[in-house]
Amino acid sequence: YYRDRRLPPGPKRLPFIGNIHQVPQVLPWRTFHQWSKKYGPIMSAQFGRQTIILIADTTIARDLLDKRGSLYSNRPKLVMADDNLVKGMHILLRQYDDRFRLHQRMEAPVLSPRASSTYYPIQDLESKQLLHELLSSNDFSLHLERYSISLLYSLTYGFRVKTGNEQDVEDARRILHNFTYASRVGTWAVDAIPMLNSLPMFLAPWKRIGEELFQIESSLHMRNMNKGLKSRAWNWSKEFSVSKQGQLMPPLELAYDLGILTEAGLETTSTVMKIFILATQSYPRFISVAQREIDHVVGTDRLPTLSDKDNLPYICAVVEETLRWRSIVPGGVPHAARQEDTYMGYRIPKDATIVPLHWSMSLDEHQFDNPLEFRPERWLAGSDNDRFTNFFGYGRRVCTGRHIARNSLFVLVARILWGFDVQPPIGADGKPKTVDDMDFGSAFVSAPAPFEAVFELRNEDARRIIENEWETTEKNLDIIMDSIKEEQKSIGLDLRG
Ligand code: HEM
Repeated sequence: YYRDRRLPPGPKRLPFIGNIHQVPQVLPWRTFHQWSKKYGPIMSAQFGRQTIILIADTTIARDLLDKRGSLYSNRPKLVMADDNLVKGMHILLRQYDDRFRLHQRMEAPVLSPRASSTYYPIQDLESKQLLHELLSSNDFSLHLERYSISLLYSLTYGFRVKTGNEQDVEDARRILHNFTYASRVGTWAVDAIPMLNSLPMFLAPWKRIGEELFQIESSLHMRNMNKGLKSRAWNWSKEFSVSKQGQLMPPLELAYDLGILTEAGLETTSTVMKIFILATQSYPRFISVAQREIDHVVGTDRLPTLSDKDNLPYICAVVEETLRWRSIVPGGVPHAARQEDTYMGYRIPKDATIVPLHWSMSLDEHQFDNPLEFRPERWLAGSDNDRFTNFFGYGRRVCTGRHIARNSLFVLVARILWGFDVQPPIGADGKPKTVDDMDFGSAFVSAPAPFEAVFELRNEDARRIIENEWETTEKNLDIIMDSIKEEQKSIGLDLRG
């Protein structure tokens, strides 16, 4: 079995399957990390016919995926997920072609840093609800998921998700699960042998599975978009449907674009926040440092807001450290090479899959002293360009929701620490329970295994302010969305809807 010696080094491969048998289904990024100790920061492997280039070093990832971004802006072909489940309509799986750029141009105006800052009134409302919920319930997972989905549903469709137990949340979870299921490497014969997908349905049972899942997802996205179009106030469904680009798309393609934006924002933001709560359990020392800063800058008689950001460097460092400490996509989001390339003397073939190993880069001992420790202070020592900071990906495929996401993370972290001490629960033996901070799932977005935490109010003033803020805040989304539209106009953004 021929191995191209110009490829980066990597483990020995078997005929036909290559290295597939060496990659576990459970936490595969930890195996890749072990490989990098042996083969170095750029490696190659073979999955069937697919050449995989694995990158465990920040500078190499930036050199290829950022600096040579145009060469590395495609995605690997996942036949089951792309052709059968989403029928080419998932932006994350699209190749970097004219159609992708059409979608990018349609989304860019509503996702720019300036537009993202105008969405703060929704983040303000939803985070006030979250604080209010934490007064009487420690079910932080539910409250964080509700926050994330309600923010995106408000922006995209003009309606809120008020309890987190609605059918919409269940549907969104199911769709994410289906996508992860269909994208699993090594599960579908058709991903290894794409030709199989031309078999008729009765000989290709996986196509029926794909078709069923497609029906569920497409009807949800269409239903939601139609609600958005009928909503009284401004929202992204309206904005996209009258845009020049949106007019060139059939309704289902438009509905998928909107639906994927909501999906992309749901699991990501809530998982990062669960990791933050996990850090409060494993490394509680940082809590009092953060609270001292908040008390000094904000005081105890009002909630922190987005405009406090520049004066709360420690809180910003807590956000960075949360993103680093446990990446939500530890196995990276793969890109693909659009052309053959040469780097450090190695050949990178056209169509090779390029995987930036976030797990290895975030936990690199050369970059981060004692990397398994949660220590926000490491981000205060001034800017160090060699450190891993690409939490939102690379080049032309960088996360388009990152400005909205960063604002959410800041407001949520600042407000939770302003109001609460996050404590471990007390076990049957009367001692605080400990949590295993390495116990994570193996899905594409890797979340911590369920754990408990207790949200103890810091003082009675905080209760009074949280209750008062929640009672008096504007909750009518139509009014909020119209005010966002006005704000966008006043800062000179070009609105169409
Ligand atoms: C803290 C939360 C989030 C994190 C850590 C995160 C991270 C990422 C990463 C690592 C990628 C892959 C980039 C690459 O391939 O190089 C990505 C892609 C993407 N993200 Fe996010 N994301 C977050 C929140 C959001 C939100 C709130 C939205 C929507 C408003 C969003 C929309 C997207 C989309 C549409 C893509 C696909 C881009 C493409 O393929 O060109 N993300 N995100």
